[in-house]
Amino acid sequence: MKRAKVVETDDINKNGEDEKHPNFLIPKLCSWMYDLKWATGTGGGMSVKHGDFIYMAPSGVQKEMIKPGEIFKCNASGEVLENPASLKLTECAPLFMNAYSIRNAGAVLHSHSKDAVLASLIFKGKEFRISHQEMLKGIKKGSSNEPHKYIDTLIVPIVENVLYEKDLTRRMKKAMELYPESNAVLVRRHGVYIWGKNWQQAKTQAECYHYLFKLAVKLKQLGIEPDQAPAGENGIA
Ligand SMILES: CSC[C@@H](O)[C@@H](O)C(=O)COP(=O)(O)O
Ligand SMILES: [Zn+2]
Repeated sequence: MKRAKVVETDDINKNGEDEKHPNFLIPKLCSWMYDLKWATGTGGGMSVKHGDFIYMAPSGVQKEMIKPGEIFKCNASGEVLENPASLKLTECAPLFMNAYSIRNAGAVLHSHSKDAVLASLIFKGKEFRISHQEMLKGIKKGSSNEPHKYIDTLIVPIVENVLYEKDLTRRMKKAMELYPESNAVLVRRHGVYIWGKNWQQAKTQAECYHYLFKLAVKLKQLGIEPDQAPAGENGIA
C-alpha cells in the first residue's frame, strides 16, 4: 500500500515569509478578533513578543485590515525601534508593557467584546467571579501557570475606565499586583486585557475568559449567582 506523503507544517509561505513572525501573526490574530467582534470600530489590539523584541499593532486603524508592514517593533522597554510610515503606536502600548514587565508575558490582547463589558457590569465591585465551570480548566493561574480546577473560583479584577487608554496603566498595574493569579484585567464599560506565556496561550485563555464572561451574564439573568457552588443539582453520580 502506498505510504501517505508526510506533509510538514511549514510556517514559511510561498513568499518565503515566516507566518509565525508577529509581522504576519498580529494581522492574522487581529482579524480573528474582529471576526469574534472583540476588535471592531478600531477598538482592541494585539501585541506579541518574539525573541528580544515586542511587536504591537498601530493605533486608530481598522484592526482587521492591518498588513504585515504596519506592525511596530519595540525593544524590551517598549521603545519603538521600527515605526511604519504614517502610523501611530497603539494607545494600549503602556498597558501591554504591564503584562510583559510584571508577568513576563509572551503575548497580550485587548478585547472590546460586549461579553467583557457586560461581565464588568454584573459585578459592581472590583472583582468578576465565577466557579464550578469546566472551562475554568483552560485558564492558568498567574503564579504557578497551573490550570484552574473545576471547583476553583476564577477572580478577574475590574478597574474603572478613564478618558484616555494610557491613563489606565497605573490602575492596571495595581490590579495585577493585587491579583497575581489572574491573567486578565477587566476595564469596566470598556473591555479586557488578557495575556499568556505565548500567543497560543493568550488566544486560548482569551477564548475561555470570553466563554465564562458570556456564561456569567446569562447565569445572572437566570437568577443563578456565577460564583455560588452548585446546590440541589442531583444528576447521576
Ligand atoms: C474605538 S476607540 C478605542 C481606543 O480608544 C482604545 O480603547 C483601543 O482599544 C484601541 O486603541 P488604539 O490606539 O487604536 O490601538
Ligand atoms: Zn480599548
